[in-house]
Amino acid sequence: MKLDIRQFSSKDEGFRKDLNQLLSWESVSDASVQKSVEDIVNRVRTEGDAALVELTNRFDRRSVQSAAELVIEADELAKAVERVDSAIVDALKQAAERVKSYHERQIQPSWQYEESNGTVLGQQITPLDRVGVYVPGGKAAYPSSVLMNVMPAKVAGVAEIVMVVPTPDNVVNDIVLAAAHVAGVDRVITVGGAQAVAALAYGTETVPKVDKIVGPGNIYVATAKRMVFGACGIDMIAGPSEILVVSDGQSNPDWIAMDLFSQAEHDEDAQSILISTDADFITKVKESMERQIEDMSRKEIIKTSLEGRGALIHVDSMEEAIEVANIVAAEHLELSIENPEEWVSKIRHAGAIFMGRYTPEALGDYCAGPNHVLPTSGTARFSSPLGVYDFQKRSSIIYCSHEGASELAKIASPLARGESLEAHAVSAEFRMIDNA
Ligand SMILES: NC(=O)c1ccc[n+]([C@@H]2O[C@H](COP(=O)([O-])OP(=O)(O)OC[C@H]3O[C@@H](n4cnc5c(N)ncnc54)[C@H](O)[C@@H]3O)[C@@H](O)[C@H]2O)c1
Ligand SMILES: N[C@H](CO)Cc1c[nH]c[nH+]1
Ligand SMILES: [Zn+2]
Repeated sequence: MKLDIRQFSSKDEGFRKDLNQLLSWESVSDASVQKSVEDIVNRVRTEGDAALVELTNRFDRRSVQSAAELVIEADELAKAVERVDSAIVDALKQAAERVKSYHERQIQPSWQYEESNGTVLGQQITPLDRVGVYVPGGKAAYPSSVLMNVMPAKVAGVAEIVMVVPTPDNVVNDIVLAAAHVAGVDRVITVGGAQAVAALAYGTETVPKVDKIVGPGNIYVATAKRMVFGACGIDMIAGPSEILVVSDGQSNPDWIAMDLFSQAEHDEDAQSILISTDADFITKVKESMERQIEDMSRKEIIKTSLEGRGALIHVDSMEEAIEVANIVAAEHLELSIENPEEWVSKIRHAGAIFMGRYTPEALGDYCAGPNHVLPTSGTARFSSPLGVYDFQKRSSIIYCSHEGASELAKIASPLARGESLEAHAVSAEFRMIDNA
């Protein structure tokens, strides 16, 4: 199958402009999506379960009579494990263990220090009380996303985890439920889209209000998450998947072609880019893609994605490749090169960096250990992978000895008076040793 993928060379006139245009794609949060999400969120907020049931029946083509039918309790999740192929259950358990072990290294302890006058300052870390995990389920089921969202919450010590997942046409995916059991979810509610986000943010008779909603989803989910932020926390707005492969031309072209496919197959809007210092290698990868796509079950999605947002870029040097990679700030960056450790410190913006020829992004999606919920659309410039820190919050701790209070009041008092806030000044001055 011929693939009409954009090809650039850094020598081309207007290369930077073309590159910026390639990256300037924005999710279609158009007015109609915005309006319908607003209506859905408002309805769930005011009508509760009744709206949740009606919207779920409409958007997921179901026919439930009451919200109670949407709930799957923990004992039912355990039964799902028995219905799943034991090889898959084993793989889920191994993946969960690896993700847990990686995230345990992210735990941030509380800390404090004491000054010479006895004043103690510190930071106390507490887990969130109740979290809502959105697991996408409209077009495909994602058991791996259950693990990636739930394991860091468990490691952080979140007391209650409510998972939502749509079950279109009433089809429940047992692997998703088994993953929820393996990860330790307390309760699953089979709702999706903006109505699920609104139910978690505001609470209904059946869905408990949560402190934070995490997890990826389509444009309706992302728009709803933006809208409810403030009523509860959110992790990030994760858009369509992206992969950027930097190659020195020495890898197997078939492997690189498949790595590019691996993200293209997620979504028509996914982005796959190859940058190489070797023009002949780029040609070989393109030929391999045209050959291998014939055998792909999701070939139509792959083709649309590659022809819409894919690109093959020839650069003059590794320095230039790294410079372009930093502009792209991809969700996933593969350094398919001989000495990745020599270049990795020059990468300033990427959600996850996959080092060397034997580290395909797909291993990170399932089981390497790091999280697969990552910043997309260039947001790796300022945000990080989902992690334990997303499920913890910090409180400052301040204990003043009498002597310490006296010393601090000498600083605070003039500053308070400078702000014309007399009560602040006097409150501090009361604690001064001379005034006691
Ligand atoms: N970044 C990650 O880690 C990651 C992981 C897995 C999936 N994903 C992405 O998540 C997305 C999942 O999308 P999806 O659609 O398959 O599932 P989804 O669960 O996000 O959305 C399905 C829901 O969308 C709502 N919806 C659909 N059409 C609607 C309409 N016209 N009006 C109002 N609501 C409507 C319905 O309520 C439905 O339940 C994909 O883009 C996929 O690539 C990302
Ligand atoms: N690559 C996706 C995140 O960008 C996650 C995923 C789930 N399953 C397979 N892949
Ligand atoms: Zn993936």
